[in-house]
Amino acid sequence: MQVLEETKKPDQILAPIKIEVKNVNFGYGETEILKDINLQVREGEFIVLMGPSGSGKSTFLRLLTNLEKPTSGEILIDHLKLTKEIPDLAVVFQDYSLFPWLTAEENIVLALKKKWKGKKSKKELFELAEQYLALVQLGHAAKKYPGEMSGGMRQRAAIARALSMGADLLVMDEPFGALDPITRIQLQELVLQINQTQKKTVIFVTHDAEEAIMLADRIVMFSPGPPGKILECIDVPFEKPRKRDELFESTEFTEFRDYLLNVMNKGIFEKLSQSEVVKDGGGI
Ligand SMILES: Nc1ncnc2c1ncn2[C@@H]1O[C@H](COP(=O)(O)OP(=O)(O)OP(=O)(O)O)[C@@H](O)[C@H]1O
Repeated sequence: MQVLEETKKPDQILAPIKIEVKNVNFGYGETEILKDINLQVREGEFIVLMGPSGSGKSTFLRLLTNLEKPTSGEILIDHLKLTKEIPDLAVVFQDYSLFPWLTAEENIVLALKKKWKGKKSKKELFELAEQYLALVQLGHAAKKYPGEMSGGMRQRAAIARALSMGADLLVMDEPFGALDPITRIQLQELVLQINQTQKKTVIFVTHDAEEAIMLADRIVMFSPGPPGKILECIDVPFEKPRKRDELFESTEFTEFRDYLLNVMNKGIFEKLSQSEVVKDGGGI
């Protein structure tokens, strides 16, 4: 296993900025949910968001995908302010993001129809859908409905659907949280392969430190909310491609995982001590 001397690989230093989040604040009504969020992501980077429950990771993804608007600050994608006219991203959630009444291929054809807006025939759309299903090794299940597929198969189909939209930004909210360990590892490999071979930028939420270290170029750690803030952006110091067994057995891995968990726990303890201060103050 090789530990990187430099914190960033040369191609990532040179890659253009894909996402720029500037001084973003967000709240629901009076409640602040995200505070002072600043982040730059380069093309092709694999970013993992971690942090305790309620720290605003999903909310941050909702802002990135334009489902919510910042209360203040701005988000630029490809240097353009995020508006409804920038649909060039694809989202995969834990709940598979598929329409249950459509087969795997019909789900993808639906996404393709939206993308190609009548410029491709039905036959061409089905051929394209077949290619995307083959890419995620699901060609054999094209005619299956989501209810007839395993969780791993449904998640593969959801990834194929996201890719078929042509997006170069893949946003994934705990996509493998409900899968068994072996399927989870297989899908981690698939997403790494997509990130590397197709140069997709990936923003991925997980609670699992091992998954984060296996996948990420950089881990963005959120503090407990509300409001959630970015505690630290941490470069993962292991060269890709990472060999899972070798990596997990190394001392460097254990030390890095402990460091990550310490950063998260420190945030939690600080939050707890603040609420103790409030409680004590309230008693005076
Ligand atoms: N629609 C909503 N209205 C009001 N508050 C909300 C809404 N959605 C989320 N919140 C609050 O925003 C905060 C952040 O929630 P969010 O789901 O973004 O956190 P998270 O870090 O993704 O959590 P988890 O890891 O459990 O998924 C929480 O306090 C949550 O209760």
